Amino acid sequence: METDLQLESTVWVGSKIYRAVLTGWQFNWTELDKKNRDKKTISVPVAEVVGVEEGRVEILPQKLIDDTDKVFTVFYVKRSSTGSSYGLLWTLGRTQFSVPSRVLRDQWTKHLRAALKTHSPVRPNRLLVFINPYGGKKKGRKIYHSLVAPLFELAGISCHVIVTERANQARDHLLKKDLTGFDGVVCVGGDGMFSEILHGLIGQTQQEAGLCENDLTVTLQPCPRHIGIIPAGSTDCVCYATVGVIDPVTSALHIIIGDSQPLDVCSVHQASGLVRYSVSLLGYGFYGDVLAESEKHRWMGPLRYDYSGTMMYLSNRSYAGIVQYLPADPLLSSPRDRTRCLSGCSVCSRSTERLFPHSSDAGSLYSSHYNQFSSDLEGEWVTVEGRFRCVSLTCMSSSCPKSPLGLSPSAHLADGTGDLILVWDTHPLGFLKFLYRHTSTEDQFDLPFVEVHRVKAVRFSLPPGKEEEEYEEIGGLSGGMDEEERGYIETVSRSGSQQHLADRGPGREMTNLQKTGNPFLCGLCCSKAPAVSVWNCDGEILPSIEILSRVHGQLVRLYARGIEDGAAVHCSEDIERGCTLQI
Ligand SMILES: Nc1ncnc2c1ncn2[C@@H]1O[C@H](COP(=O)(O)OP(=O)(O)OP(=O)(O)O)[C@@H](O)[C@H]1O
Ligand SMILES: CCCCCCCCCCCCC/C=C/[C@@H](O)[C@H](CO)NC(=O)CCCCC
Ligand SMILES: [Ca+2]
Repeated sequence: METDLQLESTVWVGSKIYRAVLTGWQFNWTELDKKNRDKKTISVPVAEVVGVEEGRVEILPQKLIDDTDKVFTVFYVKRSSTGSSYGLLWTLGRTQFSVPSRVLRDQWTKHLRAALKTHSPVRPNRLLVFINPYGGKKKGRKIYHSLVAPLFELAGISCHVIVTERANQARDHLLKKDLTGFDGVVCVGGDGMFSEILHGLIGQTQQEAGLCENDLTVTLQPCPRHIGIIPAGSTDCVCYATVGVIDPVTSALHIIIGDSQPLDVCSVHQASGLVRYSVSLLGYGFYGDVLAESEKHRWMGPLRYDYSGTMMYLSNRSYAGIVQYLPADPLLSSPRDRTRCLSGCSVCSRSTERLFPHSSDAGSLYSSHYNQFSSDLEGEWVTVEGRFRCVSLTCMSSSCPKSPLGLSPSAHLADGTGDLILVWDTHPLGFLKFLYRHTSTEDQFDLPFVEVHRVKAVRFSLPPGKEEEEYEEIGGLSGGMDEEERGYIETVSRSGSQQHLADRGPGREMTNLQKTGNPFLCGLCCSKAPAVSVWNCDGEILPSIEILSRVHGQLVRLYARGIEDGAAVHCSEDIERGCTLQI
């Protein structure tokens, strides 16, 4: 049977006989028993077909073609569980179909390809790919060429690949070069590489729209091009929080089928204008200190964060600050509601209608005439002042392998809000408990010294007088220092404020740390600690401490679909159970 996008015939898979049916949206094949009775059906949505090839073809681990003229091979998305409760691993499913004639084989390949064009029109045709050869374990190039490029080739996507030679090359390229003809931009690297693409694309879009990024009150234009992330970094938080797994093949398949996940972005401003954008973590105090410390140990690779986290925990710091925030509408959602933002999230879908009321979707906004000046900054600001272990703002859950539920497990990827987490100064064991809960399912906000607020904007400033202070008395544990050491400590400059006090100074031959060989003692021997921390903005240290940050709902879109709930989606293991399945 044949119509424009429909086809049905008998096929063989191995030695078994099947009835294959293409119905436009769906391609399925049902095993027939000897009496031609239906047994089990395997069903693949056309939107998840990756490619169709004549002959017996293999793609991964390497390409092999045997152009048998009565065989065609269909490649599609196949899901499997990761073993953890959320996030599904996608692999390349492959089935070789034999048919009685070459004519029928050609009909199948023609119809399947036509169905792909008609029912999966959002797929990218041309991509700009940036590879950071030094990200994470320095495997970016290998990951791309061995795992990703063959899949893009199979899917008929043409790629312009740039292996970066310096930091910020990708960002500068996007800001300066004409991107006409590219449907999306892919980065092979970690969160730092993603951040480059984010800055390049947001900047380029505002330039084209004639909007000033430095103006905090301006409604920024959403970026028309999608961003794809092939994870090859140290933390890969954005990938993990939007796909649910860190796996280059899974991410490549999301790109190929043209998945779309909008993402909120925070702009961070200081008095003179825009400083940076952030999606995963804008953190002052502990997370700022960990990042600053880790930069000194880049040679350790991904382990640098564990080392620096331990060091900074042991230095037991807290910082004075004034935090002001603009609460989001509490009727819409709450950071303590114990829900999770999963694929197809209804809170995010409703937000799309709220954020873009005059369009049926965010994608049709690019030439629109919505209000240039946002009302998002209107409302009652709340002010709190005190000493904090850390102040963090995140637009998404920021889950990552270290923290599978993330900094704020109920945060939403695309609801136009961020979660502000305030951890007040507390005793070391209390703070350890808070940190430890990030690694489990226990609620890290259910602690007396922790607050979380769903917000639209946040301002941070130092209490009067603190701007000038470099160090402050922390009292108590400093007994062992002589006058000479104190005098020296008081003269060190703020520029290196992340170093241990007793560990600094020109001409000092041996620091306390080196003398004792014990980093813990060094943390305890100081009578003074830095009065200010730094901001960690998605893994970059900000040049300013007093900042104002605002959430821009759904400013960019990723080739992703949010985290698929493993419990709700059939996995390929289920095939054995013999029912109708979506693979
Ligand atoms: N060719 C290059 N040489 C040096 N630095 C580069 C180069 N290309 C990109 N970078 C910079 O390297 C930084 C880190 O890269 P990336 O994010 O890929 O890896 P990572 O830091 O290991 O991972 P993560 O950000 O997930 O912790 C980025 O901020 C990027 O600007
Ligand atoms: C006792 C066990 C303690 C375990 C504590 C685990 C807490 C984990 C929270 C992780 C939050 C990650 C947020 C994402 C940050 C990224 O934008 C950024 C760039 O990659 N990474 C870092 O700054 C790296 C910062 C790393 C901070 C630890
Ligand atoms: Ca959000």
